[in-house]
Amino acid sequence: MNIGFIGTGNMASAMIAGLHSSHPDWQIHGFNRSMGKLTDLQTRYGLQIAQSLEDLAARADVLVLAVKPQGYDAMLATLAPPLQARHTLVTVAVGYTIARVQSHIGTQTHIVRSMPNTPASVGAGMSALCGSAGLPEARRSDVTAVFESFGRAVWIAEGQFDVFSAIAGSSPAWVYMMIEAMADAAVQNGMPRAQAYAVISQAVLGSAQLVRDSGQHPGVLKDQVCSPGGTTIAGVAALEKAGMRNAWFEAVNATLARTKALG
Ligand SMILES: NC(=O)C1=CN([C@@H]2O[C@H](COP(=O)(O)OP(=O)(O)OC[C@H]3O[C@@H](n4cnc5c(N)ncnc54)[C@H](O)[C@@H]3O)[C@@H](O)[C@H]2O)C=CC1
Ligand SMILES: O=C(O)[C@@H]1CCC=N1
Repeated sequence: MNIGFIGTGNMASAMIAGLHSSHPDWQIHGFNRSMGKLTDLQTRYGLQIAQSLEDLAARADVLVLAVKPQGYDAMLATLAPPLQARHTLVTVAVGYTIARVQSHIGTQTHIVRSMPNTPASVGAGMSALCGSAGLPEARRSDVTAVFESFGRAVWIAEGQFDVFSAIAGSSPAWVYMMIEAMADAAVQNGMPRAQAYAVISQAVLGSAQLVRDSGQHPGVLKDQVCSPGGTTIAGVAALEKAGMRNAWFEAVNATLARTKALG
C-alpha cells in the first residue's frame, strides 16, 4: 500500500502513528506546509517526505487530504492537474461534501469521504467512510484496510457524516475534559494527579468496553452500579442537578451548528 498524506498535523499524525504500528511495511509519504512536523514523523515512523503536492501525487495511490476544511478549496485547485486514474482521494474534513470536492476536480476521480478520530494513534480509532458514486470494490477494500489498521471503521450514508463527526470526531475532546475535571476533584480530595489519571482512564475505558461488548442498555449498566441509598446515586443526583444530560445535547448541537457554518 502506498499512502500519501497532504497535511501532517494532529489528525494525520495520529493516523500515521496507528498505520505504522500495525503495518510497518506500508509506504507512507507526507507533504506539509511546514517542515518541522514532517521531520518529526520521519524520525518516529519512517515517513517519506515529499517536496510538493505534485511529488506526493507521483509517489502514492491513496491520497489522504488532512488539511483544515478552510484550506480545501485552494489545496484541491493545486492537486487537480496531477491527479490520475490510479488515485483514490480520501478526504478528512468536517462538513466538506463529496459533491464539493467534485466541483473542484470533476467526477472522474474516485473519492472516499472519511471522519477518523485521534485515538487512531493507539490503534483505537473510530472512523466513518463513504464513497463517491461507482467506487470500485477494490478501492473500497483498500481504504477499509487503511482505516481498520488503526481502529474500527464503518461505511455510512453521507447524510450521517455531520452527526458522526460530533459523536466520534469531536467527542474525544469532551471525554478528555471529563477525565481532567474528575481528576481535579480527586486531587482536591488528596489523590496525586498522575494516579488519578491512571485510575480514571482505566475506569472510562472499562465502562466503554462494557457498553460496546455486552450490548446492554447504558441505563441498565448504570443501575447496576447504584445501590439503593448508596454513594453512586448521590453522585448521579448531583450530575442531574448540574444539567449533565442537557450539556451533551448542547455540545452536539453546537458542534452541528458550527459544521453548518463552516460548510
Ligand atoms: N484533530 C482532530 O481530532 C480531527 C480532525 N479532523 C479533520 O482533519 C483535518 C485536519 O485537522 P488537524 O489535523 O486537526 O489540523 P492541523 O492544523 O493540526 O493540521 C493541518 C496541517 O496541514 C498543513 N497544511 C495546510 N494547508 C496545506 C497545504 N495546502 N499543503 C500542505 N499542507 C498544508 C498545515 O501546515 C498543518 O500542519 C481537518 O479537516 C479536520 O476537520 C477530523 C477528525 C478529527
Ligand atoms: O474540531 C474540528 O473541527 C475537528 C473536526 C472533528 C474533530 N476535530
